[in-house]
Amino acid sequence: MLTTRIQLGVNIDHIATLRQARGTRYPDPVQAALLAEEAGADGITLHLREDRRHIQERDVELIAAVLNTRMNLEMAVTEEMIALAERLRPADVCLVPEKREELTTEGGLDVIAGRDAIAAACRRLASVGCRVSLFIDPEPDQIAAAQAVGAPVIELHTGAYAEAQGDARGVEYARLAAAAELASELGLVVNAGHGLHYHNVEAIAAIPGIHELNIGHSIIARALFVGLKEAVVEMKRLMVAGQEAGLVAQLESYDEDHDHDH
Ligand SMILES: CC(=O)[C@@H](O)[C@H](O)COP(=O)(O)O
Ligand SMILES: NCC(=O)COP(=O)(O)O
Repeated sequence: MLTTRIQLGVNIDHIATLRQARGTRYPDPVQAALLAEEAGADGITLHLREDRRHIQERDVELIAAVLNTRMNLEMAVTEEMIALAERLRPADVCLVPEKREELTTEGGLDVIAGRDAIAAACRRLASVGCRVSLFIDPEPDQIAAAQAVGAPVIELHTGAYAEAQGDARGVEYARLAAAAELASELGLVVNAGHGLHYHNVEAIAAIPGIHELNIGHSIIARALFVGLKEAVVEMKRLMVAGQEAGLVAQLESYDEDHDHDH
């Protein structure tokens, strides 16, 4: 079993949310990106929303210029955003659905309905060296469509899992695990994110095949009390512990299956 260590993409959107609340120059997401990297983030995620409610174009440009790791730019499938990504060429572009009235990203991208536009965006972005990820719900049809449009990566939307209570949480977890398995079988790199926090992340990190988690709101919130570096370190520690627990469980179930064979 060959597994690489799970990666953490720290989403710094909500540093910008705080800045925009007062129209000040602080706190600066550029400073946050560099601190998160120093603390062990494997990449920096930021979402340039069309309504510019948090991240601004200036943030994307400056962070692209100073980052030592990878930028994962989340954006809608629009001509304006594709042209920006073609100019700045972030290592990763994650295509997401957007609604101006939503509080946060409510669901995954409908790759089936938007097939032609998404396929064209994937081609354009790949031609300038960006690795394209599609932010989708854990649905088999959407995963198959993601592969069909030529995206090498998917990010499974974990919002429904994060919000679910009681038995529903187990149902959402099983959907994510099944989706990760199917996508891995299809040769896609499988990331996940949205709504993950210090109390629900370990189980997600334990899912076989999960390559990277993108986490923002909970890390920035925790940073208020322990500082950004400590908040990143703590999150990464939980993710690695979760991945290790998942690997042990996989080995145990492999051994059990083979004991039955003898
Ligand atoms: C696509 C996604 O999940 C992230 O962009 C996250 O939603 C943070 O940004 P918002 O809080 O603006 O949705
Ligand atoms: N794509 C998910 C992401 O970047 C972070 O989402 P959240 O942790 O802020 O909910």
